[in-house]
Amino acid sequence: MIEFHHVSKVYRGVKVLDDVSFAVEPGSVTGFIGPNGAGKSTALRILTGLSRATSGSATVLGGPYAELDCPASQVGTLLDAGAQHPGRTGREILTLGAMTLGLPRSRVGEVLDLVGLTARESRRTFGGYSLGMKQRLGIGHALLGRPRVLILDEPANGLDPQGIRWMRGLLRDLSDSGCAVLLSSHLLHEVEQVADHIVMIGRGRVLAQGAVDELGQGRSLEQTFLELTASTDRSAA
Ligand SMILES: Nc1ncnc2c1ncn2[C@@H]1O[C@H](COP(=O)(O)OP(=O)(O)OP(=O)(O)O)[C@@H](O)[C@H]1O
Repeated sequence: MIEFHHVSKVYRGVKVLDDVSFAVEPGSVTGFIGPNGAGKSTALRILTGLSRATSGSATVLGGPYAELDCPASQVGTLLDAGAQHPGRTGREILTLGAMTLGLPRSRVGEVLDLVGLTARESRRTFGGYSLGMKQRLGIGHALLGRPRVLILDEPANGLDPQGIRWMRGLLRDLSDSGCAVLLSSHLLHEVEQVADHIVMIGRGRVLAQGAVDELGQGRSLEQTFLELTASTDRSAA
């Protein structure tokens, strides 16, 4: 459903993605992890057509994201939870999204329930939302069109422990219903709890990938991560 095929990206002579290849299958959650500056957001921006690969290709549902018909009803994205107008209420933001997709207004109430925002919170303006509320709204926005593919960049940032548990359950339910989820995160423990597969990158290169229970061969994901990324640590540069 998602495929990176030998993707490289060069910014001003610096290679920030180097021959990245991996796939995300339906009915699975893939955790995309790596240190700060490893290239996770760049990869997700290329996947969603916001940036261009220097070479290679990233496709979703068999083609480039930019060529999908009605993309939001096929692929839900949350790349920056803060990217909404601060003067709009949460409900207005979802209503605009629903109208754009030609969905009934009743979908807004369903999504608010799904992401645990109360009616009162939905009437508050986005500028006054906490980071956790912004993340919930952003996840709701991504889910409006009941997409088969979900691409989330650091969705757990700012969520409290209840929020993290809620998100874990939500992502599991979505993957159980056949959705393909690609999730970038720094929260290794959370990724370990929710992901079936892991793709680990460091300095733009895939360092390891595989099933979460096979990757570390008995070690925790954190131990494996620290070991594999030690040589790509920016402080070692
Ligand atoms: N528009 C840009 N112009 C130049 N360099 C960029 C640009 N965007 C990202 N980079 C560089 O690309 C590298 C990868 O950045 P990216 O944001 O993809 O990493 P990340 O893994 O998402 O990091 P973090 O976990 O800190 O969010 C970094 O060295 C960053 O400085």
